[in-house]
Amino acid sequence: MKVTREYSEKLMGLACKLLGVLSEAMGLETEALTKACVDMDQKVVVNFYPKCPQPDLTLGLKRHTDPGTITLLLQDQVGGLQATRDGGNTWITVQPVDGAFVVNLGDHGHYLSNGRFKNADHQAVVNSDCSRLSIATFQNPAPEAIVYPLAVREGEKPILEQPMTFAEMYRKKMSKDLELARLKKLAKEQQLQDVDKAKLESKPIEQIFA
Ligand SMILES: O=C(O)CCC(=O)C(=O)O
Ligand SMILES: [Fe+2]
Repeated sequence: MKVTREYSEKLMGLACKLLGVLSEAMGLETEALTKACVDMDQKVVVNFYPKCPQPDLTLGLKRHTDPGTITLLLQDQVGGLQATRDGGNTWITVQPVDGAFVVNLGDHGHYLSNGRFKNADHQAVVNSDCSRLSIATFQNPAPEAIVYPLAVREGEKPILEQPMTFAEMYRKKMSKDLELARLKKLAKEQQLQDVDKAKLESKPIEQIFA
């Protein structure tokens, strides 16, 4: 309990420093991102990925972007975190570095920068030899914080049509994910039906009614 409290306090401090650096990198005042979060919320999640005899058939965590401002990820030496590059075309493995955090930009950070800073598109794979552990610390804005680009440069268009609260942004993301999962399931079922149909069609009629 004490360790968790100390860890989360230390990471809150680190996140605030990083948000300052990130604000400056975005050409904004140092406090810009922390102010945009209104009240910084934090979730510490421990991910455990048991070893898997057939790692090619599954994923530890499916492809996603984190919804919040930034995520600080501590991974052990096993490795399994992958992120895309080339606009989502190639997967690269984020090699573990002992004692280092991976810092991912989330959707909130992406929107505040008007899309100039990309939200990390990532997934976690499993492996057949070792189990793996990672600790993700999500730094999120307050639910009522307004999500909208903090600056829109000349010649750019705002990435969002209108401002919304983080709670609304989160809800939209979740319902989009659910809809995608539903469509995927439907497509799979359709594919299976098509395979069954093709099998049936390739059989002689007397076998079908045998
Ligand atoms: O375990 C990892 O490397 C990734 C974890 C992650 O992406 C998450 O918890 O959102
Ligand atoms: Fe993630």
